[in-house]
Parts: sequence; C-alpha cells; structure tokens
Amino acid sequence: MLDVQNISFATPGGKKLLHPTSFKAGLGELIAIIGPNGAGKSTLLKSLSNQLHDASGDVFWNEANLKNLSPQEQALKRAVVAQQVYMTMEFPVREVVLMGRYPHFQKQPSKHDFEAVDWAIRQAEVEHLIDRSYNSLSGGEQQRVQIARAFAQLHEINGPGLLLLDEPLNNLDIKHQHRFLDRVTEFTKQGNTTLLVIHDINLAALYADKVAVLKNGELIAFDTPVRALTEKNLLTAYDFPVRVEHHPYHNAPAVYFGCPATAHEKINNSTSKQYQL
Ligand SMILES: Nc1ncnc2c1ncn2[C@@H]1O[C@H](COP(=O)(O)OP(=O)(O)OP(=O)(O)O)[C@@H](O)[C@H]1O
Repeated sequence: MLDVQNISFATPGGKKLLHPTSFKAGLGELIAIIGPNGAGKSTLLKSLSNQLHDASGDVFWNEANLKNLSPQEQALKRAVVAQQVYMTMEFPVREVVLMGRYPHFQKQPSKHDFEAVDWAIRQAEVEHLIDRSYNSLSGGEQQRVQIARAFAQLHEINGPGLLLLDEPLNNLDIKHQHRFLDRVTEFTKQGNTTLLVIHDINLAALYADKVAVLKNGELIAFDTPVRALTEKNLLTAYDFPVRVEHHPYHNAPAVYFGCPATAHEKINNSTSKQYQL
C-alpha cells in the first residue's frame, strides 16, 4: 500500500505549491490525479518520487519510508514517467527501454534484463520503433517508449511496484490512449499501484479506481469516480460550467463541460455564483 502522510512543498521563497496532503492507495488500485493547470499535480507526483528534496511529510510504500531507501532501492520499487523526457545524446529506442533495467544490474544486463526489455516493448507496442533513434521519434512515440522503459523497470521486481505517470497520454491518439490505459490497468491489477496525472476527466472516470481532485495545491476530493467527480467538486476545481451524468455504456460518470449543472447539483453548488442559471 502507498501511504502518503502530510506531504507538502513550498518554494524557497515560501510559496506553498502543495498543502499538507494525505491519502492511501492500495495494491491493485489505479489513482487518477486531476485538476486545472497549476493545481499542483506534477508537484505532488514529484514529491512522491523524491524529486523535490525539500518536500515535507512521509511516503510509505509497503511500510517502508521511501526517505530511508537509497535511490537504487527506490528504483527497484518505483518507476516514473515524466511529462516530457529529452535526451541530449542520440540513443536507439531499445537502449532507452534498457535504461529501465539499469537499477537491476551492475555492469552487464543479464538474459533476464533483455527478456524484460522485450516484454516491455511488446506491452507498449513499440516493436516497430526499436531500431530508431529516440530523438527522431514523434512526441507520442517518445511517450510510448518512456512507458516501455517504466514497464521494463518494474518487470518481475521483488514485490509490488509503484508506477507514477505524469500526463502520459500527451500526444497519444485516441486508440493508443485506450490501449495504454488498458495495459496500465492490467499492470495495476497484477498487484501494483499506479498514480496517473491526467487531464481527460472522462478517461479518469472510466479507468480509475479512485480520483484525486487538486486545486491550488489542495486535495479537495479523494474518492471513487462517482463520489469524486461530482458537479460540485468539478465546478470548484475548474470554475467552469459542468454537468455530470451516468455514462450511457459504462458504469461510470460522464462529464460534460460547458453544460449547465443539473438541478440537483445547482442546489448543492449554491455557494458558487458564477455559473448558476
Ligand atoms: N520552482 C517553482 N517556483 C515557483 N513556482 C513554481 C515552481 N515550480 C512550480 N511552480 C508553480 O507551482 C504551481 C503548480 O505546478 P505543477 O506543475 O505542480 O502544476 P500542475 O497541476 O501539474 O499543472 P499542469 O496541468 O499545467 O501541468 C504552478 O503554478 C507552477 O507555476
């Protein structure tokens, strides 16, 4: 289980980017993190991946405080896909995926490392790209290679893996968005935990077990999609008219921005004046 206890972050100048935030995510759970631009979603993810050394609070992964683990020990439990990954040198795609195995070997990758790379390449469906130079790929293709690298990193590790994904759907077409989310769901259901920063709220509603809604560095909801994605929470977060209905084909909410709220939610939203009709 991921147990986040009072994690917070402020700039050296004292600007609070993330107010004390606590939540738990179980094994097998996919957590979507949503919120408007600047809400603190990437800051939260970076705090969980020790990229912000001044972050306060504690992050426990299966009862081990990540602070007490070496970078290599952490890399054997947790993989991160950042919003954009630039390479200053030319690397073939296969080598980039193999980078996910670097924490697993000392000098030379083993047969098992290469098998993990092949498996991850198939999972991310990037077989056709493996001999290309990473820098020659389109944004969406690079994203899929980074996803393959993260899958390779967490393949058959000792215990469950924690996958942190910051807007991994950027640049992916609709088919690859769904295929990617299917693969992430499959990976998560094998007993791992995934945190996914995502702007598409309807995809969050369809795929996530829980949704974290952030606004101004504060967690305003953390619950199942049905409970978190209410018109009230979404209006509070996005300050934009929204209607939430039941999805016609799935057991999930369907969110329509730009539509007036339902009568029921208008009553609940009575404190928000801007979009009341
Ligand atoms: N080093 C910094 N100094 C000052 N402000 C910062 C710094 N890093 C981030 N911020 C600000 O903190 C806020 C939260 O940033 P963050 O990247 O976490 O937002 P986000 O929710 O991921 O946004 P987006 O959806 O646009 O990616 C933003 O207003 C950003 O400009």
